[in-house]
Amino acid sequence: MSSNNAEEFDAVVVGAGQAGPGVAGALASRGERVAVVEMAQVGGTCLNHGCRPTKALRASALAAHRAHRATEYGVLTGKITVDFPAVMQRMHTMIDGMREPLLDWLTSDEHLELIHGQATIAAGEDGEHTVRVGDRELRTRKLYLDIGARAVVPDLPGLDQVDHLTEIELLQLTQLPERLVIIGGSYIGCEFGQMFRRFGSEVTIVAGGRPAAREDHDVSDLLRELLEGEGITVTTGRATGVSSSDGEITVSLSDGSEVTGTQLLLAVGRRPNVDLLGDHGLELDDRGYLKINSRFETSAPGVWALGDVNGHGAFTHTAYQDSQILLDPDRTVDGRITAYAMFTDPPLGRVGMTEAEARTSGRSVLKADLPMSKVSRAIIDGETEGMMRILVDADSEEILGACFFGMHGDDLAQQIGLAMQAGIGYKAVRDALPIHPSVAEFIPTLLGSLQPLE
Ligand SMILES: Cc1cc2nc3c(=O)[nH]c(=O)nc-3n(C[C@H](O)[C@H](O)[C@H](O)COP(=O)(O)OP(=O)(O)OC[C@H]3O[C@@H](n4cnc5c(N)ncnc54)[C@H](O)[C@@H]3O)c2cc1C
Ligand SMILES: NC(=O)c1ccc[n+]([C@@H]2O[C@H](COP(=O)([O-])OP(=O)(O)OC[C@H]3O[C@@H](n4cnc5c(N)ncnc54)[C@H](O)[C@@H]3O)[C@@H](O)[C@H]2O)c1
Repeated sequence: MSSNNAEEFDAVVVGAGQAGPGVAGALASRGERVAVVEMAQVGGTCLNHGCRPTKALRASALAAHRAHRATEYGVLTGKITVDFPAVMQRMHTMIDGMREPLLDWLTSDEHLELIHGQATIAAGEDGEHTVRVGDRELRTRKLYLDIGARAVVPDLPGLDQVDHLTEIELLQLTQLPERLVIIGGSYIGCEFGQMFRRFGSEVTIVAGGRPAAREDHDVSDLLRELLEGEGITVTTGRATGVSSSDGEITVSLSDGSEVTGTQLLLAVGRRPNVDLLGDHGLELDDRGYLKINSRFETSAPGVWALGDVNGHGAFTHTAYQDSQILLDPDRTVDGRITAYAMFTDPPLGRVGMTEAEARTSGRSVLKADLPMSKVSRAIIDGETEGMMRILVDADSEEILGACFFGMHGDDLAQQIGLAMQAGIGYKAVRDALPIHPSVAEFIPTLLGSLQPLE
């Protein structure tokens, strides 16, 4: 229950991640008085310990990798070393430079108040909601929750006795780990694993199955080959226990084997930050995310959930787009086509169905595959690892899905995502004029060689 000391706001936004600031800014520009509550740093996961710092490190890892391959291109270098503190400093400087303008903006608008602290909420059934931050109590009829997710710390025997890192601590390291063990073989595990290997760590990925297990088996196999080709050990066993002695960390695996290292990174998934809201009274879906309708409304009138916490996306682009959809009364989140990429090098860009999903879709499916070794631009650039795949519906000519595991794979998946979202049939994409010699030039080739699924 709220007290008489409660402060009234037209709107309260909890979480200054990818969706919250945009909503707060739009409401403030209409003259509404808005409080933004953030318990950590503005910019959320993406800016502070997610996409952007990891992609800054990826750029350094790529530079190191290219330097090692320079002689293939007729370029001679001296001895190549990675200055890990300088790599980390580059990343921190870049991230600080991106955070500052956001912080300046959130603290300089006369209609916005940025409040630092963890919010707990009581969603009122009468449409009036109470937000508590420290000893302050905020009252509002419009409450926007952009509270994100955090790393799962698994219930592994012995883990509580062993020093371990999530991405947050890993990104604060000042010394390169000698031998890094990563539990989890999905986005975070594979991206960090490849980067740290390229910086010079020995890396073991305990993938708990095949790496990138949501993707088709052959794509997953190619990814594994790529990682192993760079000297990373990839095990498919599940971690069943952890111990440490004299700085040596041992992870026991389901197949009875063990792997050891000097540092341990946990990358076994994310959990929504719903529990941090206290006794909020909002309905959850069966995975524990805040339940929403297609306009992001939760079970309480006047409370909206945006970004990772609503379970309708787990990416920066989905979170940011949530805010854009919310602010446009004519749009809903229904029917959104989500393209995404795993930023290994080369990246694994994806949109829509996998081949496995297409096979069980009940549709008449046409498929085409092309190895990157047949793509002229990839040959020219010496980046022939990977493959392309596209799946279409033979009857409706709809594009069902695509996988671009190869150079520029993220942007290629985006192109197909665009066509899918716009409802453009595959023949129109096939017949569009491509640039030569781009990688995209081979999309028409791919679409010209479709065959029924065997
Ligand atoms: C290592 C890593 C790499 C990633 N790379 C990519 C990538 O390349 N591309 C991509 O699209 N996505 C990537 N992601 C995912 C992306 O970061 C998230 O999907 C995105 O940040 C979600 O945005 P959000 O606004 O929903 O939540 P967040 O960015 O997590 O923001 C939520 C904010 O709410 C605050 N908060 C939570 N609870 C409370 C509370 N009770 N009171 C006050 N404040 C609170 C948090 O402190 C946080 O600042 C990556 C994630 C990780 C961990
Ligand atoms: N490029 C990107 O867009 C990007 C990059 C990084 C993270 N993210 C976001 O972060 C989220 C989380 O990614 P993630 O990689 O942590 O998790 P994930 O949920 O994608 O995958 C979890 C992984 O942990 C493994 N695992 C679970 N328990 C295990 C055990 N006991 N032993 C061994 N392995 C085990 C699973 O097999 C799986 O490989 C993703 O949903 C994604 O949206 C996105």
